[in-house]
Amino acid sequence: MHLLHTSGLSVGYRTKKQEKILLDDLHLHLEQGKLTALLGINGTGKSTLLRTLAGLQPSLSGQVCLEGKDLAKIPRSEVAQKISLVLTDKPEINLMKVKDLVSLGRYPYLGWAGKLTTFDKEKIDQAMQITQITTWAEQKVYQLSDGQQQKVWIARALAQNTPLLFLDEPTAHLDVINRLEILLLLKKIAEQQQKAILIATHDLSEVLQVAHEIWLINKEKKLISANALSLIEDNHIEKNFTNASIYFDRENKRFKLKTDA
Ligand SMILES: Nc1ncnc2c1ncn2[C@@H]1O[C@H](COP(=O)(O)OP(=O)(O)OP(=O)(O)O)[C@@H](O)[C@H]1O
Repeated sequence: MHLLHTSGLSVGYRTKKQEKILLDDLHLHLEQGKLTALLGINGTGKSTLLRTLAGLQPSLSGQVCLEGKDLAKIPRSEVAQKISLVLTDKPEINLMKVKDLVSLGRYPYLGWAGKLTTFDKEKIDQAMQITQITTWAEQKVYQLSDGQQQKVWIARALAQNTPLLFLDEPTAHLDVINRLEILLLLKKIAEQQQKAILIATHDLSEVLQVAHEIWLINKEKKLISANALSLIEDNHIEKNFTNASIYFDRENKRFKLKTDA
């Protein structure tokens, strides 16, 4: 059984007057131990799909199933023990200490007294060790760089100890070294902790090298699910991400400028 799967899922927005379908007839699944990257140009519906898969917004039609059960029927408190999220809109927590922010990941498990147990503390320490942020534990979040802050958010999600982890643009605003570092960290976590990790991203070159599986939203607004090699061999990268002045260098999995030479 897949940790999460969709059948005939349509995502988008419904107002009283109209329905705006962004992606439809989605039959997707997420597996343990795999890092999946969701790619597509701006406005194609990546964040909307991520939010729908996490149950933060309703589907237009079709179903999301979490461990075989209809996600829409699972109480939020239970979903929080299965799916952790790192979204682009982050709450204002800059004055918090790093360790306190990571501790928020244990919120779905706190009893009526709201106290962290020994087990909670172990999970927090483990999450900080895996992401290598232990030395910043007592620092305020605002004192860290963007790349360091992103690791703190990943640690918070890890402390939540869920089988599924969704991240919206986890590498936005990071330089290439930090982008690869975060992607490799997520891949390692997926493999070593047997989690299913889904990221929405614009880092095409990087995820072609790192992700196990890619969900690519093409120009016809269809989602293609495949590994990097098949996407490249079947010309999906050229067809959807190149233009008159840019070509895709298959061998190095990189985009390059066409020169007149
Ligand atoms: N609350 C909303 N109500 C109606 N339409 C919305 C709403 N939120 C987003 N949209 C529209 O849905 C489309 C997809 O938005 P979404 O943020 O999912 O795209 P995206 O692929 O994540 O984009 P980006 O790469 O720029 O982050 C956009 O056209 C956007 O304007």
